[in-house]
Amino acid sequence: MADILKKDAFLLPENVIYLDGNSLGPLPRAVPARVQAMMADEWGEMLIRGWNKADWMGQPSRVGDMVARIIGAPDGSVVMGDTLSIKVFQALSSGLKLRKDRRVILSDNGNFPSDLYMAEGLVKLLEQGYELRTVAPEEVMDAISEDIAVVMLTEVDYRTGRKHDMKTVTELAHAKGAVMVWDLAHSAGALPVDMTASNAEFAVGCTYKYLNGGPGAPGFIYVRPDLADTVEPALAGWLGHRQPFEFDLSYAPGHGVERMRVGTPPVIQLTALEVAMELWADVDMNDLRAASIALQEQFIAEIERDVPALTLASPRDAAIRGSQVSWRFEHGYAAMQAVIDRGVIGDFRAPDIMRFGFTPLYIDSADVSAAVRIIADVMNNNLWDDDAYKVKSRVT
Ligand SMILES: Cc1ncc(COP(=O)(O)O)c(C=O)c1O
Ligand SMILES: Nc1c(O)cccc1C(=O)C[C@H](N)C(=O)O
Repeated sequence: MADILKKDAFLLPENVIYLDGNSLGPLPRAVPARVQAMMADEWGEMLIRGWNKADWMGQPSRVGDMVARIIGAPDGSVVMGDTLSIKVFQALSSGLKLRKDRRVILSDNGNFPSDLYMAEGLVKLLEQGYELRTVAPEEVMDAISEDIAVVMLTEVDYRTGRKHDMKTVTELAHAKGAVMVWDLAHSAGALPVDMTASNAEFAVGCTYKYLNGGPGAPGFIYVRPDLADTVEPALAGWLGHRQPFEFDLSYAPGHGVERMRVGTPPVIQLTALEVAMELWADVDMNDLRAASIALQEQFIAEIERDVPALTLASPRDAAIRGSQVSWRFEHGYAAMQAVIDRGVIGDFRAPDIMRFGFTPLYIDSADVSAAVRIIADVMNNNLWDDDAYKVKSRVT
């Protein structure tokens, strides 16, 4: 198997095995100095001139091209900005406008709540019989009927890691006349994605997980190139205008995917992401996937051998699993806090999921075995059974 490990490229704390890069990626070693230099040389020296001289204005598209390469999309089809939740709203609203004769958004009840909240909010705003319909992930294919305007799914379920087949679902959605929106939050940088081959109209995602852009790193949106000059953005901000610096009083959409920009880009955060994205230049996503699966299979085998209290919540078949492995345990919150206190960082998702992410750029087989030893110690010796681990915060 190709060696794609580049641990030295990350600043990871001593004595920590980080299995939560599926929620917040670690700090790439090159980022602090480059962000510092950007602040001193660009913001500090150029002041307002940085928008032109340092091309801050072009950064959402420039970094968008770097993300496009990770998700199998052509240059010019992805733009950065805002939070993922906002990008979901944009893709959904533009998707609905492509199917004005239909009123139903279809999603699944494994989707991340914010995606569903965005759809709920949009449906309430539009009234006129609009509806959000959710079904179990296994029932999505049967539920794609001819009244669906937009199918909106997250490819990899944030809790279980269950993975939809992007190509098959999109083909069916199109056969039934629906528009397809994919949320790639748990896919971009985690597994190979081929937006072009999928033929989906829209995709959105975030960059603070597997792409290591840091907390608050901006989201992205992809629009299929043949639609990019016709889709109607519902959030019509000035930087999505065709000529923002003409300051026209009415909106005219910008060229291509640029129309999905809204307001001022987060330049410092985009700089951190731009540096972090350099790590992907030599990564073959198929090699990354093979390495991720090998780590996950090792983890499942060792946990099942050594930790009888945990029940696998992720699909056993690696082909339909993303890059995480989740376990059910009734006292999962307390157990996860005890595991974290001993240096293995995963996270907990209500009601009972202990979740571990696998990121082969900085996690290797020895880390997996060392993590299993700590998890086994906590679980088999009931080290979690302690008043110190009452639910306080649910972030991890
Ligand atoms: C699938 C999915 N969608 C949406 C979100 C929300 O993203 P944001 O907080 O950047 O809006 C997340 C993670 O937080 C997510 O995992
Ligand atoms: N975006 C997050 C945040 O701002 C704080 C804490 C966690 C997150 C997350 O990304 C959660 C993540 N989407 C999840 O899969 O649970």
